[in-house]
Amino acid sequence: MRELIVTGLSAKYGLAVALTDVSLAVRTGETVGLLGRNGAGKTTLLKSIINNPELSASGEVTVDGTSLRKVPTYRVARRGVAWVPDNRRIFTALSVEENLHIARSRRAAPDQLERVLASVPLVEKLLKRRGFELSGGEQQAVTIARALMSAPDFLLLDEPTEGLSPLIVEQLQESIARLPALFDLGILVTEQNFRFVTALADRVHILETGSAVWTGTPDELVARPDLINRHLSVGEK
Ligand SMILES: Nc1ncnc2c1ncn2[C@@H]1O[C@H](COP(=O)(O)OP(=O)(O)OP(=O)(O)O)[C@@H](O)[C@H]1O
Repeated sequence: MRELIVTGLSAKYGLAVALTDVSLAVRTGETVGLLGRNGAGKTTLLKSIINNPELSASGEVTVDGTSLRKVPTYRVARRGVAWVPDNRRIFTALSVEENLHIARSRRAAPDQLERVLASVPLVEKLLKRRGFELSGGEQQAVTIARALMSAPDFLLLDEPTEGLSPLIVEQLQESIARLPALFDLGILVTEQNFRFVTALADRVHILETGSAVWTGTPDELVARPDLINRHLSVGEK
């Protein structure tokens, strides 16, 4: 088992504080959800973990006890932490196959592509299509498949359901649910979609204005409508 541990993480954009003293842990084989309203700091937390240069962060992030704090963003993937940003940045002029090929890392197994295609089934029939020809749901599936090509131990998924129809969200949920066991990886997923996160996660954290205000299991959260009302907007439930 490997462990990604975030301790006392705070972050600022210039002088604007966006995250204050957040701590959490993700182990391989499990999924941890981060819920919160728009602007709660979910994306900032993921960006801080990968040392995104847009912000200045303090606190500690370790993988199996080794700090990531001084690792440049482009090298974090080599430490086994893959970021899937919320805007699905695939290379639109390239085919899906090329997008996957580019992301392959030295960590990848010889049969990584076959394993990835087996785990995100939608992607196999898209291999020859170009990025700009894909729907939002197809792009999201390709973005996740691309991250898996680097054979990560941890996948940071930023609002994967954003802008997707309920049917596509359901398919995405089925694919993501299989990943921790198939690849022995840990997932940290941010969402506004309460149902999606409570269906997938082993533990949930709620962020509010940059601070973690509640942590518990999905069952505990479902039993607390007061928390849901206080910290999540109507559309998020
Ligand atoms: N590049 C940036 N420069 C300055 N402030 C930023 C920047 N990105 C985010 N912020 C601010 O940081 C705070 C946290 O934003 P963040 O994007 O992390 O929230 P979020 O929970 O991911 O919200 P959303 O669901 O809208 O993506 C907000 O107040 C936001 O306005």
